[in-house]
Amino acid sequence: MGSSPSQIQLPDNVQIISRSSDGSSSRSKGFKEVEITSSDKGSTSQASNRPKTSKWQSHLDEVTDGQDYNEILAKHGVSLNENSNAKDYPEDELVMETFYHNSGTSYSCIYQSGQRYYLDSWETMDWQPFPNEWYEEGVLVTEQEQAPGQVAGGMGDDREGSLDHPDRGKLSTYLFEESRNVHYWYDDTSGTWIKMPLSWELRSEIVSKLLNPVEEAVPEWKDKHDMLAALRASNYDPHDTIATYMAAGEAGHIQALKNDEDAKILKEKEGKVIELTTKFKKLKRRYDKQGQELEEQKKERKNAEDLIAQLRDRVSTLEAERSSTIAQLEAFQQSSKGRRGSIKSEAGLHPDVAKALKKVVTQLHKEHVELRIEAVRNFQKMDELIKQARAGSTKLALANQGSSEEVDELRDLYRRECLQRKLLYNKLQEMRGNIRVFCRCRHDDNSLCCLDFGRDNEISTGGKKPYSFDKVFEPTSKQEEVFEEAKPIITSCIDGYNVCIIAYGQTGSGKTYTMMGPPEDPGVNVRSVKELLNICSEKTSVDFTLKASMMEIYNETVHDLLSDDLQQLEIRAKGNKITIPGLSEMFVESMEDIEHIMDLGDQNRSVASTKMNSHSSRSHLIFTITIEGRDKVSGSVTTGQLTLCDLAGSERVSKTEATGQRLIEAAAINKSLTSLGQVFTALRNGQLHIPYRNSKLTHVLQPCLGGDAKACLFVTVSPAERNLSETNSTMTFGSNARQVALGEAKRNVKKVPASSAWGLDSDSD
Ligand SMILES: Nc1ncnc2c1ncn2[C@@H]1O[C@H](COP(=O)(O)OP(=O)(O)OP(=O)(O)O)[C@@H](O)[C@H]1O
Repeated sequence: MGSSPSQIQLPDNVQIISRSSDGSSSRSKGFKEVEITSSDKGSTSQASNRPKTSKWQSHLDEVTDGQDYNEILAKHGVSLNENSNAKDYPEDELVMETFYHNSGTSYSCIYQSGQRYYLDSWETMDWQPFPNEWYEEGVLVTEQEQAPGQVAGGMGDDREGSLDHPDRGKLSTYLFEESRNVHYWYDDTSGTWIKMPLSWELRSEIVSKLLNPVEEAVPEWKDKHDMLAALRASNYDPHDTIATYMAAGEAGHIQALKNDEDAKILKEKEGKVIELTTKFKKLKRRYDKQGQELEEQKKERKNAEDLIAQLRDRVSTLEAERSSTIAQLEAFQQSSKGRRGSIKSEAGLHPDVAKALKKVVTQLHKEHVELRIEAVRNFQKMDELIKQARAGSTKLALANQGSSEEVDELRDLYRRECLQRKLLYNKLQEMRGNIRVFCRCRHDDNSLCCLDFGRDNEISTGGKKPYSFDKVFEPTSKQEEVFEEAKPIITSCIDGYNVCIIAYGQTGSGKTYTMMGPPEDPGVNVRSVKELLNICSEKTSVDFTLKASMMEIYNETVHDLLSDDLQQLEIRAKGNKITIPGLSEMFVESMEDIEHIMDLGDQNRSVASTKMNSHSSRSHLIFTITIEGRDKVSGSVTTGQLTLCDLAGSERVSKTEATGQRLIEAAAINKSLTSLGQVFTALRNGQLHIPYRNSKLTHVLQPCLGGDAKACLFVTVSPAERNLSETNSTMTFGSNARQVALGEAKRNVKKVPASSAWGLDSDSD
C-alpha cells in the first residue's frame, strides 16, 4: 500500500480522488473532473486559480464545469491552501498545517504573520521558509481541516488499481467505499463503472495483494473463488478472512453473520449478560449470606469449644479437690481412730473434754459424708455437661462440613458464572467494536462547573446537543469507580489480548491523575498492575511472567525511560508487528517492583525534560506490561499486552507561546494527535490503508489500535468555563473515536510442544 497522499478524506458526501500516476483515467459518469493539473504534465486547468498540484477528481455530481475547486472544498469546510495568499488568515493568528508532498513525505508547517515555514526534520528542529515550488507539488491541510476525528488527510489512495483482461486489455479499477467496499472496473466504451465479477477480480492487483496473505496462512484453501467470496464478505480484510476460515473449521464453510443477525445476537447476548449479572448478583448475595452464617457458626463452635475447655478445667479442679478431700477424710479418719483410742486409753481424761472431742468428731464425720454426697452430685452434673458439649461440638462439626460443601459448590458456580460472564463480555465487546470511550470531568475547587451531566452517560455544554460516551464520570467520581469501569478490559490481557488505555485531553484536565494518580489514591496504572498480579497469583495452573517497559515520545523521538542514558529508539515494523529494539524491559513480581519501575521512569522523565528544557506534559508517556502465561497442563502460551498511554496535552498552540522550542513541541503534538484522529477515522471508515506510520505515536500504538486489540479511551475535561472551547474539541474527539470499530479482538495463544509445557525446552519462547 503506497503512502502517496493523493487522497484527502472530506466530509461524508465528498470525496476527492487522484488520477493514477500513469495517467490512466478514473473519469466516470458521476465523477466530474476537477482539473488541478501538475505543472510538468501541462496544465489543462479550467479555472486559472486552481491549485497546481496533482490531478484531482471529485466524486460529486454537484460539481459543474468551470466551478472553482476551492469553492467546492470551502463549501465543505475544507481549504487546500495552495499558496500563502490563497487563504488570508488573520494577522495575529497562528495556524498549524501539514503539507503532503507528492513524493509521499509529509511535513509539519506553521503559518504566522503572513509567512509559512516547514519543519525540515525533527532532529535539526529548524523551521525553514516554505519553498514556493512546493505549492505545485503537494497539498496543505490546516489543523482544523484534519482535526482529530473530523477529517483525515494525507492517506495514500491505494484503492486505485488495474487488471489485465485477456480481451479488453488493461482496465482501471477502483475499490469504492459504499456501505461496504465494492470493487468496480471502468468501462471505457460506456463510460461507466461496473461492478466486477469474481473471476475478473481475481486478476486485479489490489485483490491479489489481499489474497496473498490468506493463501499463505491457509494453504489448504484451494478454491480461489471461495476465498475471494470470503474476502468480499469480510469487507476485503485478509485477517478477517483468515479468522473466519479458521472459525468455520476444516470444512471451510464460511459463515459471515449478516448485519441484522449481528444485531439480534448482540441483543440476545446483552439480555444474557443482564440475566447473568442478576443471577450472579443473587448468587453472590447468597454466597455472602452463607459466608456470614458460616462465620456465625464458627463463632458458636468456638464458644462451645471454649466452654468445653472451661468445663474440662473445672472437672480437673474438682477431681483434684475430690482427691484432696478424700485424702483429707482418710487422714482425718485415721487421726480420729487414733484419737478415739487415745481418748479410751486416756481414761484419766476429764469427762467434759472427752464429750467435746466426741462432738467434734461426729461433726467432722457428718461434714465428710455431706462432702462426699456433694462431690458425687457434682461429678454427675459435670458428666452430663461434658456429654452435652460433646454432642454440640459434633453437631457443629457436621453443620460446618455441610455448609462448607454448600459454600464450595456455590464458589464453583460463582466461578463458572464469572467465566461465562467474561466470555459474554468479550463477545459483546467484539461485537461492539472493542473501543470504549469514557469521559471524565476533573474535580476543581477553584471554578464553577459549566457542564451538564445528563442521564444515560451524556454530557453537554451550554444547552447544546449532548455528547454521549460509554460512561461519563462526574467531578465527584472516585478513582476506584473509574478503574472498575475499565477493569474487565484491562484484565482480559491475562487471557492473551492486546489492551490499550489512552488518556486524551487538554493540559491540566486530569489525564495523569486518571492514569497515575497520587500515591495515596492511585489511578488506572497502579490499580491495573495490582489487579493483574492478584489474578496471576490466583491462577495456580498457569505460570505467569510479567514484564514492564516505559517510554516517552517527545518531538517525534522515542526515549527509553527505564535506561539511564535515555537513549533514542527506533521503531521496526514487520507486518502488523512492531518492535522497538533496545527498549528496556523489567520483570514484575510484586507491587514493590512496579513502584520501583514507576519511580525510575519518573526520575528519568524529569531528567529528560530538564535536559530538553521541556515539561512532561508536552510528551506522550507509554507504559507497557507484557504478560505471558504458560499453562502447566496444556502447555499453551498466551501473550497479552497492556499499554497505558498518557498523552501530551491536546490544546491548540496559542500565539503567546508560539516561539522556538514551544512551537516545535506544539507541531509534534499536533502531528501525533492528528495522526491518532486519522487512524480512528480510517478505522471507522473501514479503510484498507490505516495511516499508522504518520507519527511515532500511532506507529508505536499500532498493535493496540489494530484489528486484534481492545482499546479504551479516557477523554478528560475541565469543568471551567474558560476551557470550554478545548473541552468541546476533546469531547468531539472522544465521540468520534467512539464510532470506531476495531474489529474482533484476537487472543494471542500458541501451542507449544509437550516438552516445553514442562519447562524442558527453553528455546520455545
Ligand atoms: N479528578 C480529580 N480530582 C482531584 N484532583 C484532580 C482530578 N483531576 C485532576 N486533578 C488535579 O488537577 C491537576 C492537573 O491534573 P493532571 O496533572 O492529571 O492533568 P493532566 O491532564 O495530566 O495535565 P498534563 O497534560 O500537564 O499532564 C493536578 O494537581 C491533579 O491533582
